[in-house]
Amino acid sequence: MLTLDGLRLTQGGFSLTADWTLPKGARLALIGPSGAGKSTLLAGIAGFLAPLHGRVTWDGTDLTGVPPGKRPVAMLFQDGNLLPHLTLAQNVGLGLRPDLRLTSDDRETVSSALARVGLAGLDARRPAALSGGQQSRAALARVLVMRRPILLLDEPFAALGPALRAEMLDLVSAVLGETGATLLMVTHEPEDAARITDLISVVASGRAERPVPTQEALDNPGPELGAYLGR
Ligand SMILES: Nc1ncnc2c1ncn2[C@@H]1O[C@H](COP(=O)(O)OP(=O)(O)OP(=O)(O)O)[C@@H](O)[C@H]1O
Repeated sequence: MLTLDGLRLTQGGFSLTADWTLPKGARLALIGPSGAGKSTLLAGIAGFLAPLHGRVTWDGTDLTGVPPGKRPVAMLFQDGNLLPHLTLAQNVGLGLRPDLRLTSDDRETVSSALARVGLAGLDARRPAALSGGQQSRAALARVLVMRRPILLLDEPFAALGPALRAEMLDLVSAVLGETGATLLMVTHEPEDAARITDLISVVASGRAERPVPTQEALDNPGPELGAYLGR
């Protein structure tokens, strides 16, 4: 269970509050206007931003003071998920050992993760020799080998076309089905939320609202979500 306990995050003059709990294995979409604080919330959970008030807990353990690399969290960003000078195997291997001193078991794990995301045999390629969709798959493979119970996605597939994005979301969904990880995904697309999440938190007016069931929220949006959706 992920708990945002009286959380207040600030960046410059901006402030965001959140005070709710997400059950283990839940799949949450964070949706709301640009600049509303969706990335700020992920940064607070990932440990890149210390709260002004409140705390983040996972299964009752207070994560305050726990550095990002030691949190039960893996995160994918919109860009910059892969290092251009490293091969795919090395990029994925970073998820296991940041110093890349991989054992033969580690290399085996990396190869199976690449195969799991449909990139079997491309271990030695560099990111520049891959399509955008393949790069997204490789980034997902790194998250897979990290085996963290919380997955944070900050619009990682926004640069892909609709068909490819749907394919990646389905792959994420399948992976979550296998690992049981809890998902928080920033998206601007209601159809992406409907595709793989069961809950939505609307982020607007300085607040990440308590999660509500995705379909219900999209069918009967409150004023903030309605305004965002243009209804
Ligand atoms: N490093 C920073 N210093 C000061 N203010 C910041 C910083 N980073 C973000 N902000 C401000 O915090 C607010 C929330 O930004 P954030 O990136 O979390 O929004 P968002 O909902 O993710 O937006 P988008 O959908 O456009 O990605 C914005 O007003 C932004 O200008």
